[in-house]
Amino acid sequence: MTTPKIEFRNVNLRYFTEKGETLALKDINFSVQQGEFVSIVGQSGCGKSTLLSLLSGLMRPTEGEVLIDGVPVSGPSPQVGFMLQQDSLFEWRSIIENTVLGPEIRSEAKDKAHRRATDLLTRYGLGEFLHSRPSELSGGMRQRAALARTMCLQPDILLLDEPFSALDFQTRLSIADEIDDIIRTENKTAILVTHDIPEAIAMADRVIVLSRRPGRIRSIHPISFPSHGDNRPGSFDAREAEEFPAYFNTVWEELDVHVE
Ligand SMILES: Nc1ncnc2c1ncn2[C@@H]1O[C@H](COP(=O)(O)OP(=O)(O)OP(=O)(O)O)[C@@H](O)[C@H]1O
Repeated sequence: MTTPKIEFRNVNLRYFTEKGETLALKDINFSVQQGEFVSIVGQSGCGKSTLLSLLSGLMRPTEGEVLIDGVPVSGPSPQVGFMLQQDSLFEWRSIIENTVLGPEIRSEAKDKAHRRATDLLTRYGLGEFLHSRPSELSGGMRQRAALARTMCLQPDILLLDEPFSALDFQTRLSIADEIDDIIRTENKTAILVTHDIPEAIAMADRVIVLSRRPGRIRSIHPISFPSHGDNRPGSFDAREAEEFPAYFNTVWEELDVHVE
């Protein structure tokens, strides 16, 4: 059996503050294979961001282990890239200067990083905006630039924490579709945290539903669209697939979002 790209083994995470202790995650067990796209959904406060922090090496589990390629995560790694709700592009740097920021910090050869950044930005439809400032770009273009900046560091795992939630609905749909396509074409392993159930289903190979705090794995749903044949539809077309409403209803019921 191949070693999973990512593995959570019996993970518990407690926060300790002066007000006491909070059990944020309990008995988390799952693994993700290389090239797989997994979405995580759950109510506010159920531990989704905590889970990503554990994977990124910013925090250690209180109990249990988080492994990447079979090795326990012991700190931040260049293997892991982030895409967040806020694109955090620096306004005083052009788009290409923003994109080469990571390689620059790592003291990588400048011309090599510039070639890679130019190639990425061109492929993401920003070839004409290399020397523009972030404020000259639309929200969707900025998110593509933010993805190019992350990809310029050549991570093989991408952690996406509500990356589209600052965008208007139509931009959100098309950017999600484009980014899904890029991640799959480049065979990255991706974990998406989102509150948006259709987005979680449309982009992922599996959807993990977390329970309310302490976050436990309530269920894991493999997602497939046999009505589209052997090829997985893009996230836009997935929303129209005949299998889609049943997935939505199942996840909605499990999320238990009803007002108490
Ligand atoms: N630094 C901290 N100190 C103490 N408690 C924390 C800390 N960070 C998070 N928590 C608590 O841990 C729980 C999980 O938080 P987390 O941010 O991971 O949830 P989330 O599912 O990402 O929430 P949201 O969907 O609202 O972003 C919450 O109840 C939160 O209050």
